[in-house]
Amino acid sequence: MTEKQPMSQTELKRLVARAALDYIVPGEILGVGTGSTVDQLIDQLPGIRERIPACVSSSERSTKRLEALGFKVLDMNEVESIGVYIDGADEIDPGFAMIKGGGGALTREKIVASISGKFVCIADASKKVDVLGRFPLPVEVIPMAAGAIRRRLEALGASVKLRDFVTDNGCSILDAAGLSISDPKALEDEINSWPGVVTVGLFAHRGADVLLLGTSEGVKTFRKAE
Ligand SMILES: O=C[C@H](O)[C@H](O)[C@H](O)COP(=O)(O)O
Repeated sequence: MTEKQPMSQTELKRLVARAALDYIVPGEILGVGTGSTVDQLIDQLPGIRERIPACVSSSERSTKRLEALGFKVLDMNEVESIGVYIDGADEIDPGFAMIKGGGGALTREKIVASISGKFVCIADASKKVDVLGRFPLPVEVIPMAAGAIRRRLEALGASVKLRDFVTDNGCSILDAAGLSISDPKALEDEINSWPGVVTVGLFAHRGADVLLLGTSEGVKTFRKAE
């Protein structure tokens, strides 16, 4: 008898992306996030093309992918609200707060999430944690403020690296490792209050509503308690 092979991370991502298709409301504008898990989602959207009149996207990368597949991507300024936003995460805690921005799209992701009725997070099982902070926390900053913000993050106990990357907004990213984030909302508020911070990649005030987690036993669905 041949033993069942464990699913690869890519297969888990494809699986949760497929499960997310059920959350797309026919005829509504779809919010599309960024990252390797969302790439799996985008690749499956042509199969339900007739349900999606248009999208808004959280990055140039996703916009290009969507347009290449023939989807209309609207300018965010033309859109007041959307029903569903589907995006990945770098970490998600039991309260559905997330660290995002490993792919550098945190600011636009937060903007799209802020106008969405439902945030559906798609992630493989490795992303579910008890306490946020194993993944370095991305902070998008105005380039001339990078030094000042680095020092403030270090004062919180983080070890900080400037990412070799320019965001879609022309800004820089600092990755702050070593923070154990017991109060994600308070840290989100604090870092966002520092001059020169564009966005911190903590999604605590606007966390996920539904988590679709890809595990070797299949997709597990978690809903945020009301
Ligand atoms: O900036 C990128 C986003 O926040 C992604 O959602 C996050 O990094 C997860 O990406 P992936 O699906 O590639 O693990």
